[in-house]
Amino acid sequence: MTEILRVAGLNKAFGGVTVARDIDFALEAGAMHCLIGPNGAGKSSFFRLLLGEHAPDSGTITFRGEDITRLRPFQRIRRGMSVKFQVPGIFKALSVRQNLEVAFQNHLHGADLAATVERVLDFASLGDEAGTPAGVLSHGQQQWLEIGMAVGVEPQLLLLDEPTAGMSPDETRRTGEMLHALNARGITILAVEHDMAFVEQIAKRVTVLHFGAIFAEGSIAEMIAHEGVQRIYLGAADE
Ligand SMILES: Nc1ncnc2c1ncn2[C@@H]1O[C@H](COP(=O)(O)OP(=O)(O)OP(=O)(O)O)[C@@H](O)[C@H]1O
Repeated sequence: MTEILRVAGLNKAFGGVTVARDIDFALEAGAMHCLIGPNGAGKSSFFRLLLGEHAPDSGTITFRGEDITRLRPFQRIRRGMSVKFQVPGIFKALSVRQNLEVAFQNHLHGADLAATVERVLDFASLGDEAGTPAGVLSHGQQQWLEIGMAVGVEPQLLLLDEPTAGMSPDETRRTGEMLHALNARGITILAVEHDMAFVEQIAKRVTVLHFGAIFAEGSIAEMIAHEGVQRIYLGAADE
């Protein structure tokens, strides 16, 4: 397998708060991988470092064989990285179709743009809502619209920050199916997730972050059985 992403010795602090501590991390092309960890562990900050929204204090990020550590976010996106953050990035007053057009218009034009919008509407099960203002969609549909906005230009690597937050069990399951469909098209997926049933549905391997550092990494079964992971994260709900 080819490596799509490698992070080596990544450090970042904001004043006294260390959000990334000596992170070494690698991802195989074609993987579906989850990042888990307690609130404030640094999961979102790690995504912002990968995307280039934060500059690391030290360390390197290699994406598809190229050192991208000093590249700006738009340069990383051009090279095939895409991200859906937790904070909604949709325009609520615009229709679903207009949101997709706005998301893709820097990359696609004319017939290509129209065809991609139709393909994403279909993929995200939003065909019937194309003319609906995005703000009146259900919470789950808004999340799917955002995933659609993130994958329209066929990224190599999709970063998802808590894609199922606030979803019903049925919406969560359908989101898992959507991600499997994207993965089958060759898109590597790295997702931050709290819902362990969803993690089991989509990922073979899991990395646990704690206080900005990698605490453990392995299969889901290994992480569930891991005493330390139980203590810092999985058991927390029972305390
Ligand atoms: N720009 C910033 N300036 C100062 N502190 C920050 C900044 N960004 C994040 N932090 C702090 O860094 C720590 C890690 O935050 P981060 O959002 O990355 O954690 P997280 O694992 O994604 O948490 P959650 O699961 O709650 O979303 C937190 O203590 C947060 O308050």
